[in-house]
Amino acid sequence: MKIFFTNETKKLDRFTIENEPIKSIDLMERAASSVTFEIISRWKRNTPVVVFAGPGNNGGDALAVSRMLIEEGYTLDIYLFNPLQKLSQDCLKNRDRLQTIEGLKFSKSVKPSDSTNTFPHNGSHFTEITNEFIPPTLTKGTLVIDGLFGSGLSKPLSGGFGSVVQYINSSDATVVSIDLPSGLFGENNTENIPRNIVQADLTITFQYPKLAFMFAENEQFTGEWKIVDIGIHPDIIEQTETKYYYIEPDEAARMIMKRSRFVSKHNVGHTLLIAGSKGMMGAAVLAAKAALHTGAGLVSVLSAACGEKILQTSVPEALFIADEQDSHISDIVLNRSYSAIAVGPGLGRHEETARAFYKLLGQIKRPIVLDADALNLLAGHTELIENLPKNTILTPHHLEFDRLFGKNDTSYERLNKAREMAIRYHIIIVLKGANTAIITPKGDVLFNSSGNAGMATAGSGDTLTGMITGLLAQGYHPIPAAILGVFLHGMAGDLAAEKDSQEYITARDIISQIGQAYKKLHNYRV
Ligand SMILES: NC(=O)C1=CN([C@@H]2O[C@H](COP(=O)(O)OP(=O)(O)OC[C@H]3O[C@@H](n4cnc5c(N)ncnc54)[C@H](OP(=O)(O)O)[C@@H]3O)[C@@H](O)[C@H]2O)[C@@H](O)CC1
Ligand SMILES: Nc1ncnc2c1ncn2[C@@H]1O[C@H](COP(=O)(O)OP(=O)(O)O)[C@@H](O)[C@H]1O
Ligand SMILES: [K+]
Repeated sequence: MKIFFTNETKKLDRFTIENEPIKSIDLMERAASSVTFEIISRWKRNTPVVVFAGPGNNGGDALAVSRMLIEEGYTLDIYLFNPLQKLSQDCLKNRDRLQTIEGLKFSKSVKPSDSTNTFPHNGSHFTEITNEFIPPTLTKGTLVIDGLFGSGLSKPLSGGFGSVVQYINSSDATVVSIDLPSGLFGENNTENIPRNIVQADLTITFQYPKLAFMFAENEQFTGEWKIVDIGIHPDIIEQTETKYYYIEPDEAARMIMKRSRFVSKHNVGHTLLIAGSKGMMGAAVLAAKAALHTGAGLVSVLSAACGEKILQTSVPEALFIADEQDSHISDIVLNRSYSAIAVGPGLGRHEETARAFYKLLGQIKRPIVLDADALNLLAGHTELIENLPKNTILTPHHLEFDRLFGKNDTSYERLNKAREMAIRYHIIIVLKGANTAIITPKGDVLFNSSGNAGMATAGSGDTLTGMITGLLAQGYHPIPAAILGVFLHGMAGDLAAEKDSQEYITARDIISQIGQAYKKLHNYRV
């Protein structure tokens, strides 16, 4: 699924209006009915609803939703903010449509005598604010619908609008934002004013997720977010270029390569994992198991001698190459050719290991996977990045990324840096976290849609490294190997969390669900 910038919204909108064709007001009606449907399915009809509508089309949506909810039997207190006495055409139309509702009480501005503005018990109420605003009481049971601003936000909120947002945020009400939490820019919020951004519990967003939703620091604003399809024309989606994508299950499913009936373990790849050291052998065990369960034909683990028994007992399917040293890797000799190589899980940073690793980098001709301590060692010699084979996959989490490429203050900044580095060095960067971003050497960014917070558990990253390497070994090109590996890993984590719970799961539970994850993806193809 493509992620567009919010400044493209008008273009997508216009094309749909002209080519479907559909009247602009009807497109708004369609968007509003999707929002209404979502609200009805979650909140009972006796929930008191307070609506904050702005002067643009986001406000128009909110007014259309208001009308639909009143027709469904909800009681609403609606505030339309119109300080400049200028409403968008469709907002105006929806204000007029609201006026046709029988029994809805209208007032132009809050009367000063109304200073204890409590919820209307006898039917719904609409107030258009042109100057003075006396806020309604928002209690724990109140549902606030935030339709102040959406994709048309042109500067950070301030003044009166800032105060309204702060008032909403300081209440105990549950907040649903339409399209975007008001005050949040769809992309870059580096210069924004956080206290003037609505903190929603749920954001119902139109057509595609916004880039800002992918960043950890914006979770406080978006809350849970849900995409609703409002029927933007498929041709304009196809024609409009973007660098940002959100990976959906059917797209991941299409990447799975069919196995020939005549396949042998030698042509589904021999994986070499250079991993493990004294005290961290589990990382090698997890990566080896993950590679095998992802479909690698053969897996060898080159590791510190102390790991031999551990590995051979816990993963009898894997071969073991013991280093001369008991506690760490001191030399890496490739005495045969491997289909895919990964370095890093549990590697440690012993001086001799570092030396062996740097030497290996000088010999490697094909893309490899670098994770964990391999990345930390690379951070000590960043000049070596230049010579990494094209399409080499780096799998850093945020801290490892910053160690390698310098500190970043925001996720937005880090993502831009990652794009710059992936392009400059022709590498693939898998920036791990919730919504892991896979960044290609062309600078395309693919955000993962699977996975859950239960996966923030020791060894979960080692598992991912094993999976991506296992795919590479089977002949997947590095880009689909990274995408499919990340998606499958997240889906296995989701299945594990569904079976038990996010708190319970460990890396082993993720591995145990790889099979079910494959099965689920295979089902998307039929
Ligand atoms: N195709 C789609 O996806 C569809 C989108 N739809 C909906 O339309 C929404 C976008 O509507 P929109 O373009 O009218 O913009 P919106 O966010 O309502 O705000 C614009 C108004 O706010 C003002 N303003 C801006 N910043 C401000 C500030 N800091 N402080 C004060 N004022 C500020 C701005 O003034 P201006 O900057 O022009 O001076 C203008 O008056 C979108 O999010 C979705 O909900 C659906 O209906 C159907 C299909
Ligand atoms: N909150 C989260 N939501 C989804 N996935 C997560 C979350 N936190 C971590 N993960 C995933 O779990 C893995 C953790 O990797 P990493 O930090 O390297 O762990 P380790 O080094 O312990 O193996 C990554 O694939 C990451 O995307
Ligand atoms: K909004």
